[in-house]
Amino acid sequence: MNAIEVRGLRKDYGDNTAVAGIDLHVTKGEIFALLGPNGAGKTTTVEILEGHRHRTSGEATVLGEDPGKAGRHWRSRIGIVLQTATDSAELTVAETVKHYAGYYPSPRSITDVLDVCGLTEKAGARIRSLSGGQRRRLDVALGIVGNPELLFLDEPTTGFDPQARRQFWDLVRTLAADGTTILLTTHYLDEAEALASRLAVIADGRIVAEGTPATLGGRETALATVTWTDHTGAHELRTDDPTGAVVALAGREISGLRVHQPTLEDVYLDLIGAKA
Ligand SMILES: Nc1ncnc2c1ncn2[C@@H]1O[C@H](COP(=O)(O)OP(=O)(O)OP(=O)(O)O)[C@@H](O)[C@H]1O
Repeated sequence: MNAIEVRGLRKDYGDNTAVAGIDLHVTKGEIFALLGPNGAGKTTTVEILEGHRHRTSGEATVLGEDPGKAGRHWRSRIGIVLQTATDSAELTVAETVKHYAGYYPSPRSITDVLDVCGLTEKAGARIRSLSGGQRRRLDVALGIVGNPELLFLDEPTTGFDPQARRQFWDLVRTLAADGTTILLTTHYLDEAEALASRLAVIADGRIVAEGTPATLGGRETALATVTWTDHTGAHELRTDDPTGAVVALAGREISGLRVHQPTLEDVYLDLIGAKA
């Protein structure tokens, strides 16, 4: 059963086509990442799926309903992590989470939400005293307090330090392990690789590749590059058998031997470069 199904989705703003007919599906319980350069159409797509924007044409089904027509009950089944969810700087963390819980028919317990978001120690702290990373955790807390089946995370770790990002990834994994389906948009390839079971790359409003982090864009069959230096100079070999190449070099006087398999970032840059 799919949490999200999209066919031929299109959004025009006057003469500008932001989303040019995309197909995708997100299976229940998976973490799906949407990648793409600035202006590719990610936010437009996600906002249509959240029911916040009307599509020009195509079909979209989110948790079994058309997001363009769905009502309050459907809305309570999805969670959206906004960039700046709250401006009540004088409220405490717990007060804010409690306030948002009041909007939902069957919210999670406040204690549980604070715990899973790593905010228990900050329960009594005023929002204005939080660090950027703690603020973002609060944004997530507000996105999940309604106990959503599907969570939208739009560039969740922008501005995080490396440690805060790792902690946030653990939080996302915990939510997914609890059965929450997650649609993540991100500019960070390592984030997509660490979290997503599947991902799609969108460029110029079209999906240019879709797959798992290991297979996207033919990554698993792409050639490796072996580089080394010997007395004649520097060498570079592109090969589908890097192990064989290294074995063949054994016993020779070389230095700086390196084997480079294409990273997700290499594949991604190729994909969007081809569209630029
Ligand atoms: N309200 C709007 N009116 C007109 N054009 C818009 C509107 N919103 C977005 N666009 C255009 O649609 C295209 C896609 O924008 P969108 O925000 O979906 O991209 P994105 O992939 O989310 O980019 P980013 O990574 O920068 O957030 C862009 O060309 C943008 O200028």
